[in-house]
Amino acid sequence: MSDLFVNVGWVDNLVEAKALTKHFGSFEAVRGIDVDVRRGEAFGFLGPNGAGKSSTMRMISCVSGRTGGDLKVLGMDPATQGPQIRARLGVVPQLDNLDTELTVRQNLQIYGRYFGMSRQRCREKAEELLEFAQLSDRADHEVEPLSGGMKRRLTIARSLVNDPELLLLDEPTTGLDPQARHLLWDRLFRLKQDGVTLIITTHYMDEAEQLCDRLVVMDGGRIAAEGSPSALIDKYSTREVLELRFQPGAEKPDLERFAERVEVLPDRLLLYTQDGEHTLAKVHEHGVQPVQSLVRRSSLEDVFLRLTGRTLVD
Ligand SMILES: Nc1ncnc2c1ncn2[C@@H]1O[C@H](COP(=O)(O)OP(=O)(O)OP(=O)(O)O)[C@@H](O)[C@H]1O
Repeated sequence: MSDLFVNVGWVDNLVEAKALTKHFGSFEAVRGIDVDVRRGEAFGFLGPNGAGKSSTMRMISCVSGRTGGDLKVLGMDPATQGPQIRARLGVVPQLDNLDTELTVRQNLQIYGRYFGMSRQRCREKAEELLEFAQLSDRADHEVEPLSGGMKRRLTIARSLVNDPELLLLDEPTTGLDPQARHLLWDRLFRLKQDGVTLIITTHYMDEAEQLCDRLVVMDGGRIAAEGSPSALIDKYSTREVLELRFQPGAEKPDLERFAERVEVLPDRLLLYTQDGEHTLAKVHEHGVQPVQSLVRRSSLEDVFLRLTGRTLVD
C-alpha cells in the first residue's frame, strides 16, 4: 500500500463492527452485531420496523454513540473522530429535511458552504448534482410543491455535495410510488458504478434484492443471516413458492406431504417447492380447490419468514 493511501486513510472495509451494541436505558435495540462493509459494494440492512436498522445507521453516521462493542468507520473511531468521518460520509435520513424556504438549487449550494467549499465550487457542484438528480428544469422552483420522488432525489443529491466515499441511506424509497422508486434505484446504481459505497436500510425485499450485493437480515436487534440475496434465497428457501388462497375463515388443508415446507399465513398457504406447477397439479389431484393459486420465484421475504416465522411487513 502506498504512503498516499495511508495518509488519506485508505481502508478496504469501510465499516467494521464487532459485537456492536446500542442500549436505550435497559432496552437493547442492537444486540452485539458483527458487520463488515467492503469498499465499492452496496450493503443492506433488511428487517421490519423496530429491528434496529436505524439505530445501527445512526451509530455508523456518528450521530449516536455505541454503548458496547467496537466500531470503525473509514478506519476511524466514531467516538473520537466523528468530524473527520462525517466529512467523508453522505447521509440520507429517513425523512427529507430540506430547507423549504430555499429553491432546489439553493438547497444544494448552501450545503456546500457547510463543508467549507468556495462559492464558485458550490455553484459548480450544485449544477452537477441537479443534473444527477434530474432536477435541472426545477432548479429555481421552491421545494415544497415537488413530488415525493423529487424531494428524495434532491435529498440524495444534497448528501453528495462533499463527494462522499460512503453514502448511508435510511429507507430511501419508503412512501414512493413504483415509478419514483425505479428512478431512484437507477440513480443509486449510477452512484455505485461511480465507486461510491452504499449502505441501505430497507424493509422492502425487492429493494434489497435489486440494490444490494450483500445484506444482513436483522430482527429484534440481532443479525439472523447474512450473504448475497441469491445466496440467502438458495440457503433458506426453495426455487419456487406455490401460494394458495382459500375462502376467508375456511379450514386450510394439510399439504405438508406435497412440499419441502409449508407456511400457514392468515390468508394463504405457502408451499415451498422446486417446481410450483408440478406441486399445484398434485394438489389439484388431491381434490384441493383453492380460490386462487400463484406460482412465483422465492424471494427475500421467504428467507425472512423462514428465519423469523414472521412476514417482513405485517
Ligand atoms: N431514542 C430511543 N429511545 C428508546 N428506544 C428507542 C430509541 N430509538 C429507537 N428505539 C427503539 O429501538 C428499537 C429499534 O429501533 P430502530 O429505529 O433502530 O429500528 P428500525 O429497524 O430502524 O425500524 P424503523 O424502520 O421503524 O426505523 C425499537 O424498538 C425502537 O422503539
